[in-house]
Amino acid sequence: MIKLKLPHSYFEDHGDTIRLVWRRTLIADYEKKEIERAIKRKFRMAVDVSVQDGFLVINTDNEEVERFVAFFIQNYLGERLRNRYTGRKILYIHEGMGIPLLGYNAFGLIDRGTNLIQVRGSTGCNLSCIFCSVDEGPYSRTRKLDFVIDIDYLMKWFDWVAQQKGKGLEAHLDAQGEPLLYPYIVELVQALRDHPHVSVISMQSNGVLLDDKLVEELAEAGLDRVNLSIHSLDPEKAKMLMGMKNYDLNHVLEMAEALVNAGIDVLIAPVIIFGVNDNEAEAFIEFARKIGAGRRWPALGFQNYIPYKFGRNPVIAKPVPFKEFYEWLRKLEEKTGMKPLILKPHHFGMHPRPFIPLAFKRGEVVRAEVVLPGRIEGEMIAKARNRLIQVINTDAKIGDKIKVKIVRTRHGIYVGTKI
Ligand SMILES: C[S@@+](CC[C@H](N)C(=O)[O-])C[C@H]1O[C@@H](n2cnc3c(N)ncnc32)[C@H](O)[C@@H]1O
Ligand code: SF4
Repeated sequence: MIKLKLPHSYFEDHGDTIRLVWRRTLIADYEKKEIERAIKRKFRMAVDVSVQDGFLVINTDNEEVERFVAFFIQNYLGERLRNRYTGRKILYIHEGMGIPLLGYNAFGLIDRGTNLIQVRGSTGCNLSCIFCSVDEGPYSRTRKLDFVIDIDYLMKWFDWVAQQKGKGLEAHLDAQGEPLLYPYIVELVQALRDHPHVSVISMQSNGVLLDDKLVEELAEAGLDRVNLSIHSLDPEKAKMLMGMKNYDLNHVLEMAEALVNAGIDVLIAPVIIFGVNDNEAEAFIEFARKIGAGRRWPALGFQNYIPYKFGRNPVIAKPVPFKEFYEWLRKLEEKTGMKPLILKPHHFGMHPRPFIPLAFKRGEVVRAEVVLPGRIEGEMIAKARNRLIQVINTDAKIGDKIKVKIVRTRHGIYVGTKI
């Protein structure tokens, strides 16, 4: 009997299909019959394959079969990769593809002219919050594809950016989705910790995928703070807001405490929808106090709900002007004594730093090559001058050389249209 396991992965039995789950997020499906057939063709022997305790079990003692099956599975991995949480196909971006990691807001790096650099290793989310600004998660109606960036390649670009931005950087792990889906999240924190220009490593997360082991690993790797998205302390309301029947609020609250106990600071970051959860503000503050959140940075980061063009904008959510929102926060500070609730960049040690120079001007027409499909219908991603450009409303194909008019350049994120 052969029992096969590949590094960082395990197998699951799905009837006629065997699923490889690799580093929590990546999955690939194989028909049992296709593995059996491949063995039969190669070794002229009939075998049965099955799954037991995460191992792929083959009823033979021939070790060459084991090596062959391991090779077979890995050989077909790339073209079958899907995201375990969204079910979407994954495009794995590595150095050999020559894809720049600046210019596009769904992955890579974003420099908004401060000492904070956003680091986005993957797309996709395990939840489907009803107000999500990027319409993410398994119930997304607009996102068609996920990306995962190879960690060495991501760090190569980070290093290039960091050399220009100087020392004392905050690396902020966030995503159009959930950063904990990134298959190399612990290794990424470690690599950033080892970078001489990085002072602080923070993450924006919904916390669901944390467990005691992962919290320990992240603490050991050097994560400093998690901005934790908790939108209600009522389990049923939280399920409704997170858009998932199985959202386990209690688990997330326990993990918030586990993070603090492991030495990772926590900032509780509820999105406030007036008429829905504004009445919980004091309970959030009490919870933050109870677990000891906010040791080095503010304990709470209330966020005002904003409707987004490509987000989910539920009818129950009525936007409130920021003036009113800040007035509400000011009164809350007064009433509870919890300060600061009105957050300023200096509370996080953030300060302006020169931008990495823009590669394009607004209105400029550039020749670009289409290199990747976009995440939503009608969007493609092109490259020029070692930057990515999100090309909207286009029917261009990969490999096309096109002329693009740059229509947006904000914070080094480039959006263009084909002309
Ligand atoms: C898009 S999420 C990505 C990170 C992670 N999935 C999370 O939820 O923490 C980033 C932050 O934006 C918040 N957010 C999402 N949609 C929003 C909206 N429409 N208005 C204001 N904040 C929003 C989330 O709650 C989260 O704190
Ligand atoms: S807000 Fe965050 S957790 Fe919620 S669906 Fe969007 S990306 Fe996921």
